[in-house]
Amino acid sequence: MQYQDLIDACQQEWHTYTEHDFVQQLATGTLDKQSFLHYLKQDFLFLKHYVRAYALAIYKANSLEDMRQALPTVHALLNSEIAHHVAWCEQWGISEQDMEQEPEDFGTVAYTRFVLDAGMSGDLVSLYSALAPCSIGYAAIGRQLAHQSTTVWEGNPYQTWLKLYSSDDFQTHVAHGAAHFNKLLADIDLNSQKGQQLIDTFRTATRMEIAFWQQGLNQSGAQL
Ligand SMILES: Cc1ncc(CO)c(N)n1
Repeated sequence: MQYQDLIDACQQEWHTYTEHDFVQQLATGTLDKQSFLHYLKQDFLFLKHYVRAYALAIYKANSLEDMRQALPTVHALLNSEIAHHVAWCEQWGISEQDMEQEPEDFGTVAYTRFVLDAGMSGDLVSLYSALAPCSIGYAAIGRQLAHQSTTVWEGNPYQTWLKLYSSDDFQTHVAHGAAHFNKLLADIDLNSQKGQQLIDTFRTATRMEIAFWQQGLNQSGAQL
């Protein structure tokens, strides 16, 4: 099987995730600022656990090749993606230390611990099945927003977010990881018990992504 089989197996959830209102409002710049801020603070906390999950991928790897695959992602998360979130929040007077102290919302706890458990109780390919909706999904969203005519760049307060996820750097990085994931999946039959387990993990993570957007959107109208 290939990662596209996982997407095909949960088309409906994938569509709801990648076309979510949160994403569309972000692209037009109409998203409530409090929604975005809540999302970004929670995503900062999410990404900390996400780094832990990629570190776990090194631990779970059997070959040097698999170990080397995970390392650049650990680096990119710490120095590029998390750095973006910190820089964006700084314009609002929120420091990295403030972000570290932010309480984790329920959706953040659920999603991050689900991913870590998939890795701890399972093997490397199970872990990557829980991680794949994050990387492959955001790359798909970034690409889509960069090409759709309704996306507003000029004066959009979320322009740096749009640039980050549509950037060649992010796109190439994810494509590289996805090709490696495909290699791990190649020996697994879609209809085997393992194949069905991976679909289950991928679907749950995709549902968690939908809940993560919704968690941000639910803050609309809250006081700054
Ligand atoms: C919730 C979530 N999923 C995926 C990504 C992409 O890394 C992110 N930053 N946050």
